Amino acid sequence: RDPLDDLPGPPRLPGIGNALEFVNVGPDMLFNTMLKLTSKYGDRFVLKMLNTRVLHTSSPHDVEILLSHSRNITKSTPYTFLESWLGTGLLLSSGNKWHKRRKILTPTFHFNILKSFYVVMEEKSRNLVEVLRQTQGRDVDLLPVLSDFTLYTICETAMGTQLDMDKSAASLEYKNNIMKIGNLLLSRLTRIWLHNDLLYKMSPIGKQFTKCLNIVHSFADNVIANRRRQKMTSTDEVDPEGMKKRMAMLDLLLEAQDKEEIDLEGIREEVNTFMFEGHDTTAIALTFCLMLIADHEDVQERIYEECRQLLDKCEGRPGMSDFSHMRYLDAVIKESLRLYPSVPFIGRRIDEDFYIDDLLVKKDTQVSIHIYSLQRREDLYSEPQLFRPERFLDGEVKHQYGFVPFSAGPRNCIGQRFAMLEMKCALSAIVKEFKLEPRVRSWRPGLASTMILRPLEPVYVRFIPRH
Ligand code: HEM
Repeated sequence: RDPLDDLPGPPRLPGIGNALEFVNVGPDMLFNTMLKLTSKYGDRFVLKMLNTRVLHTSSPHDVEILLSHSRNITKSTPYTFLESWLGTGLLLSSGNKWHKRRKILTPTFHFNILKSFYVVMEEKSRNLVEVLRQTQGRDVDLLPVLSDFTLYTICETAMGTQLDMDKSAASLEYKNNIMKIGNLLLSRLTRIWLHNDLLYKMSPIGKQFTKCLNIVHSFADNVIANRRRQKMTSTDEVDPEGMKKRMAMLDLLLEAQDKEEIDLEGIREEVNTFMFEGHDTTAIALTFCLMLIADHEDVQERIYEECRQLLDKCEGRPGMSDFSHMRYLDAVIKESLRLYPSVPFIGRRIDEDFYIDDLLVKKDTQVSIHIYSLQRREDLYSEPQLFRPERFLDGEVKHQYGFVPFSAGPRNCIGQRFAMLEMKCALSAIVKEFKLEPRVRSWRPGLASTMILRPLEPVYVRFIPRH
């Protein structure tokens, strides 16, 4: 008998457990069903899918034990849908492979390298401000504009490729297909019959996915080959086009290849992994953050004042380390990630029996950590549904595992510092130039979750130039 069977959860049918409840459930219904189950059964409940038990938890205590465990680091089943795209790169790998890759990639986010990434972020933020200026105070659908911004930023920092400047057909095709892949993955996740690999491959969605994948993979392969050629022919700090050379993550991977720490297939996996993880998550986070800032004039003015003071201090050109003085902006981003964590659920497969206090969780159980519900707990946050950045300044946030938008423990987000810097860079550039207005005050979109939290309707904000 499995001790998880004593935990609360909806009634099960013999043999199939709760599987039928999720047939044909779309991403919006799935998200809301999970919230309802949490409010009905509490912060620990169990669903049984055929033979597999899935322990769902939004308890900070459970989350601490699960995320700080050094060996139970394998991802759960839904992640496997990403494998044909990302291979077993850092996000999806486990065991020794994951340890080795994490060791190679961690220095990529070292302060000095982040500094050269910051140059890119600054430039892309300036371009973003120009795009917003051209909208002349009209309603802007945030997500597509911000997805472009984060895609261009990650493409240049990860691959050293300027997707926004490169107007070639191949580059446009790459951008469009990255966007399409996201949508096709979403369609698969929500159609349970397409979870079967064979049925999926034969379906129109599966065929389209393979086509997109070939385009994206061959673009990434070309970039890798070009960068390798460039590296072999140029030894100085200036590339053949005469531009000041910027260190890309790919350069560090190529160096690791020279030391035989990673092979070409490995580089490809990581480039694709970072292109995915490094763009969608941040675009969604910026969308919700701008929505909240636009809706809270007082917050907006406080950020503006903080930006102005900083700009006075550094004569108009803030460097990377100046952002550490923007404590209020930092609190605003955190509060927005608390309410709208880009990754609302994290999944794990338990590799070896282990205990949460006296509860035995057996090998092969799957675990789903509900970050969204955890971060809105009434016992952790006063009036948890309210947007109140001050709570990150006045010591209200106490439980280390009550706020985990970037996960925590050994498998936390490797791009956390990158993402925070990119968001601060973009938000300060925007608030400095514009007053933000919501299309409808106090409006909030419905939410859905695929692997990533999504607004069900477009989020519109108006950008009114301050000068
Ligand atoms: C606001 C933006 C972001 C949020 C909220 C976020 C959140 C997360 C979370 C929750 C995880 C853990 C996923 C899991 O355990 O299944 C994760 C992992 C990861 N993130 Fe991020 N992320 C963000 C931005 C980025 C960026 C910009 C990059 C790359 C530059 C990145 C690269 C990764 C990678 C490679 C992993 C896998 C790490 C590993 O398993 O060792 N993320 N992220």
